[in-house]
Amino acid sequence: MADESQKWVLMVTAQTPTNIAVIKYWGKRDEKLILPVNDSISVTLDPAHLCTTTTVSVSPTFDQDRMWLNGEEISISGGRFQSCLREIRSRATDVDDKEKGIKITKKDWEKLHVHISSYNNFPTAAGLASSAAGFACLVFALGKLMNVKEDHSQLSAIARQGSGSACRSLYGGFVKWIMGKDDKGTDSLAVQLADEKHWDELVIVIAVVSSRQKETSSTTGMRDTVETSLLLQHRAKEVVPKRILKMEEAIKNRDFASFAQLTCTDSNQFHAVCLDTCPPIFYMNDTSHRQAPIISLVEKWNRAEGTPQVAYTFDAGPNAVLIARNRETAALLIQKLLFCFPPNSDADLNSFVLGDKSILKDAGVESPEDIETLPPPPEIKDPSQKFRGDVSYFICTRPGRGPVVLSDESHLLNPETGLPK
Ligand SMILES: Nc1ncnc2c1ncn2[C@@H]1O[C@H](COP(=O)(O)OP(=O)(O)OP(=O)(O)O)[C@@H](O)[C@H]1O
Ligand SMILES: C[C@@](O)(CCOP(=O)(O)OP(=O)(O)O)CC(=O)O
Repeated sequence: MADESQKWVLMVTAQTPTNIAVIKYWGKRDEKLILPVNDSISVTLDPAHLCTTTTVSVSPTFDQDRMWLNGEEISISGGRFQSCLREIRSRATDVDDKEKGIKITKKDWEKLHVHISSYNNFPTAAGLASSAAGFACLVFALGKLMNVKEDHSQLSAIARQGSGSACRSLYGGFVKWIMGKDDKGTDSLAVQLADEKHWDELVIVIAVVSSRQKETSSTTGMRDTVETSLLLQHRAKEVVPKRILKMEEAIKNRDFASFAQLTCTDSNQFHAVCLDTCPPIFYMNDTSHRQAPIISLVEKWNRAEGTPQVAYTFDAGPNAVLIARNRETAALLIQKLLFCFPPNSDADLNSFVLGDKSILKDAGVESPEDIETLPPPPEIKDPSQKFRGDVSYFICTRPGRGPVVLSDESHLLNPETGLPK
């Protein structure tokens, strides 16, 4: 190893997407290893709009492992961070950076400490899968720093131990988390079903109804469900295995009708098992104002068209994720959503619709005044009833790529000191 007196700092910065499950993971058969009770399938969201950026660094001058999240130092003594660090360290190999004159052997990694800085470009712990992007990015970046030779699937089995849904963020496009059979979890990992280009017509609109941290975390919620819900057992054994096969077919054939039907039904069943939990968990707890009108609008619209135009899915929080079959439909969807959920009068459009704003242009909405002149959607009963201000903002996005390494300019840590910039 380089002489301890040397002051070098070596670092890697990576960017990793979040994902939204269309067949949900809910329930663990092993809490520590994070082994699920069923397979799940997700769509990776474009990191241009929602992503985690993480810099990991190593130096002989660091005396302990430290991490900063969104600029604040956080403790990484918890089991999940420690599992990821331990698993990655045990797979570290020799590093020989000729340019910087740094040599690290496999053995050195056991003694060296790391500094980590991570930034989510969206609210943390608000039901937008920050833990998924976060742990995937941590494991991916550490794997690069430590010259780990494992492929993305093997890395996904490590990220899984940080947060289950994180394993699916190791790939872009459409991803399956195979639950596996092994008690040690070696075969519980993610595989890519198709990349993001396979079905690039899809447009995803997220209605963020609250950025407040949620009341029941996914981890505690699913623990209670496993302990108390009989419906979950039926779901895991009888329902999901068949749905997974159908969803794989739907994705392979770009069959939107089947994709949408499976996505909506599975989201609804996930919330049904939450309700079947003792005490019941209400993630869609604001039914009169936000989730119910969105579900009813989509259901009525799909029925009127005779074939699904849009799919909806809700995770462990009240945010709605809507998947439109193509850009044309997405423009109509945005018109309908803006009519029902206009911004407060002082909001500017730029901060009300985030992500791919070109959809707004397609929808003919270029100013807040345009929202006021939108025609009432035929699906709603009472056009005078609007839910102004109930949606904090919308994010327009699409299926996106998997993790990438970023250039040196993106480092979140000072290259000389290894401390946050
Ligand atoms: N960038 C990050 N790097 C590492 N860990 C992160 C990062 N962002 C979030 N986390 C971890 O994830 C936790 C938040 O996870 P939680 O499951 O509560 O919310 P969420 O993932 O945003 O929502 P959900 O899982 O319901 O979609 C944080 O407390 C932190 O431990
Ligand atoms: C509803 C979900 O989003 C649940 C995600 O749960 P987490 O992956 O956040 O839970 P832990 O494994 O305990 O960290 C559905 C899904 O993403 O499949």
